[in-house]
This record gives sequence, C-alpha cells and structure tokens, in this order.
Amino acid sequence: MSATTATTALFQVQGLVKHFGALRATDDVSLAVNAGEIHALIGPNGAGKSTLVNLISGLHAPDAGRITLDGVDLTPLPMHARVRAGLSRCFQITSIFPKVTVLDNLLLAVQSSGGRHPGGSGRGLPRVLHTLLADRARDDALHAQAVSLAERVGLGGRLERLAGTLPHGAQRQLDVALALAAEPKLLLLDEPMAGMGPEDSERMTALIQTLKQDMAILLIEHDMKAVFALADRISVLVYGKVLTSGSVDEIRGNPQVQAVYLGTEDVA
Ligand SMILES: Nc1ncnc2c1ncn2[C@@H]1O[C@H](COP(=O)(O)OP(=O)(O)OP(=O)(O)O)[C@@H](O)[C@H]1O
Repeated sequence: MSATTATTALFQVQGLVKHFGALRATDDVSLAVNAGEIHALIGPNGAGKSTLVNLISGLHAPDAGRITLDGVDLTPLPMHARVRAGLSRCFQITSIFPKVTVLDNLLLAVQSSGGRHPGGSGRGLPRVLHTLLADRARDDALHAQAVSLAERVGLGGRLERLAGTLPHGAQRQLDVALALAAEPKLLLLDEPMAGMGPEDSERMTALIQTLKQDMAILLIEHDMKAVFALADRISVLVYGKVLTSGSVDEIRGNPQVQAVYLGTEDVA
C-alpha cells in the first residue's frame, strides 16, 4: 500500500545538512515533490545544487536530515537500493555505453533493472521446454521494453546506431530512457539541457513534459526558458539554503530572486 496521502508529498527532503569542512554546502534544505509534478531547483553557481542532487541520489551522506520517497526512508540506503525504491537519476555526464547500439544500451538497462516478467504458467510442459520458453518469452519482453523506451524518447528510428555516434541531444534523450528503465517514481534530472542548442532544448523540454504524467520530477536546470516552461513549482537555492519556493509567476516576480540572479542569469 502506498504511504502517500493527500497531506504527504510523494518525495520529501527534510532538514538536509551537508558540510564540507567549515562550508555548509547544504543548509537545512527542505522540499517536496508531489506525484505528477515537476519541481525545479535553480540557483547561481556554487549554490549547492549538485551537492543536494548527490545527497538525494546517495553519492554523499548527509550530516543531518531525512529523504523519503513514497513513505520509504531513503536516507540510510545505498544508491542501488534507492533506485530499487523508485529513484532514478540522469547524470550531467551521460551514462551511456558509447560503443554499443542504442538498443543494446536499453537492453542492458532493462535487464539490470529486473525487467517486467511475462505471464504464463507453463504448467504441464517438460521442465527443460518450460525453461526454454520462459527464457524466450523473457528475452522477447525485454526487447519489447527496450524498443518501447527508445520510442518514448524519440529514438525509435535509431535502434541500431552506436550510441556514441548519436548527436549530443540524442545522447541525452538516450540517457533519459536509461533512467526510465527502472520505472522510477521520482526522476532526478540533473541539467538535462546542458550543452544543448535551442532546438535540442525544445525537444528535451517536450520530452520531459510527457514524462510527468507517470512520475514526479525534480529538475535541476540553468536553462530558464525550460524551467519556466516545465515547472509546477520552483525552489531557489542560494548559499546552500532555500531562499524561496513558489509557482513560476511567484518566482519570476520575486525581487529577491531577481537580485540573486542580477548579472548572472536572466529571470525576466
Ligand atoms: N566535494 C567537495 N568538497 C569541498 N567543497 C565542495 C565539494 N563539493 C562542492 N563543494 C562546495 O560546495 C558549494 C556548493 O557546490 P555545488 O557544486 O553543490 O554547487 P552548484 O549549485 O551545483 O554549482 P554549479 O551550478 O556551478 O554546478 C561550493 O562552494 C563548492 O565549492
């Protein structure tokens, strides 16, 4: 049974603290993301966005605070257990295998995330035949899942391309598909538009928009056009603290936020 209720967000970060020596890189950060919502995290360079992402994904251990997903306390769990609990992360640096095809990248991802097993009891068949048929059915199901993921991110026509030969934007789309293989409840997107031109950015924005019906998304992004187009809620991080949280209009019109960004980003 899901522990999510009307009053408890699907994903919650509560009072998170991380020190690097004397520096409080994450300073009592709390935020929540509801199912079907895109929550964007913005902030100037050095504000602590990457540190927060690393705390959430389990790369760093916090000094204080708690992270929960669908009622499960992720805080003590290692990275792989967080993935099993429903948290997937897209990396700033892509995690694809460049020398294998798009399809094989996806097959590896669906295989390592367990894959959905096909039905059918096979009762009454000799054991060897049953095993062979089950293996075949599993392979077919994994293949179908991999193809469906490729189609979902717009790479259905490039299954046989070596991943490393795809243009940058398409590699990022593949990276998203790899994260989707685990069927996450929360998708952590760490600067998905990094290094993209306007056309790729728009394609990625449209893709992310289609994902939110199936999961909660925490989006860390410098591209304000994408953030304003996608976010249901925005939190602004400054010196490790949440300066403010609000809707796109609230954040756009907030003079404190404008002051923080003055000279570094355009929040108009
Ligand atoms: N491993 C580390 N050891 C020491 N200090 C660190 C470490 N990682 C980050 N910091 C410091 O913590 C602060 C927050 O850094 P962080 O990389 O999280 O910011 P950011 O908002 O992601 O910046 P950017 O947008 O430039 O990636 C910075 O002052 C940074 O120098």
